[in-house]
Amino acid sequence: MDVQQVTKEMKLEHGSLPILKGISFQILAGEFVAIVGPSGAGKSTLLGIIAGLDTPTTGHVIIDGVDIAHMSERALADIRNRCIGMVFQTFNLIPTLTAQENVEVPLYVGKHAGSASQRARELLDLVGLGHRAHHRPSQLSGGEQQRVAIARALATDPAIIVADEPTGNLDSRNSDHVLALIAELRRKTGKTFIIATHSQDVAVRADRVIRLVDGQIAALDTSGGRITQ
Ligand SMILES: Nc1ncnc2c1ncn2[C@@H]1O[C@H](COP(=O)(O)OP(=O)(O)OP(=O)(O)O)[C@@H](O)[C@H]1O
Repeated sequence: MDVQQVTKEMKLEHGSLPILKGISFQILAGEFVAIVGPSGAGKSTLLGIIAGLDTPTTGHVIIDGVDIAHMSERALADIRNRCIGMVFQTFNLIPTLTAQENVEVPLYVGKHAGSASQRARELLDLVGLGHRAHHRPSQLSGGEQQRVAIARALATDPAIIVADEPTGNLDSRNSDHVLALIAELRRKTGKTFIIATHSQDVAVRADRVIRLVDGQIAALDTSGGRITQ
């Protein structure tokens, strides 16, 4: 993934507010990159753009040789479905569906549609929740819900997983479970993980830390080092 000179301005009633001020970096296939920085630095905004949920004001986001920055909504939806899995701080599971049905949702369109049920079951097994397949989100712990959300993100076999504060709503034990799962998935699948976080525990596991301050990159730490806020 190649992020080139990305800016984002939010239109306000009078004028506009610069949120991202010219962000450029590359992420290699299979890398685990943590995006850190103080609250309001622009991490979620950047992740939304990388994940194709939002578009930059200017600049480019190249995934697999294709610039997703200024695509039609339809083309973007297709890229999101095929190339990118998204995990959120608040899990964002559908409360009326079981764990298994939540994982099946992205599979209802596309090449996996015929085998959605079996694939969802395999993914729940992969995240250690096969025995919870028929539970609804309210019957699962926070850590279990996040594991279901990770299984859902993996459903269409995307090359890139983008996660916004995936451990932000979890206590330290559940957070440890989710981080161990991410490490295991990296090993088993070779997928790229891009994770925005305030957590030192997440950042120290990353291959690389990108630190955002006030909409700009403050430092690139190639050692997978500590957050120095
Ligand atoms: N829709 C919007 N309209 C106006 N300003 C916005 C909008 N969305 C975000 N902002 C502002 O953009 C800045 C960056 O927000 P963002 O959520 O990307 O930061 P963050 O680094 O993810 O913060 P946190 O760590 O608290 O989640 C903040 O100052 C925020 O108030």
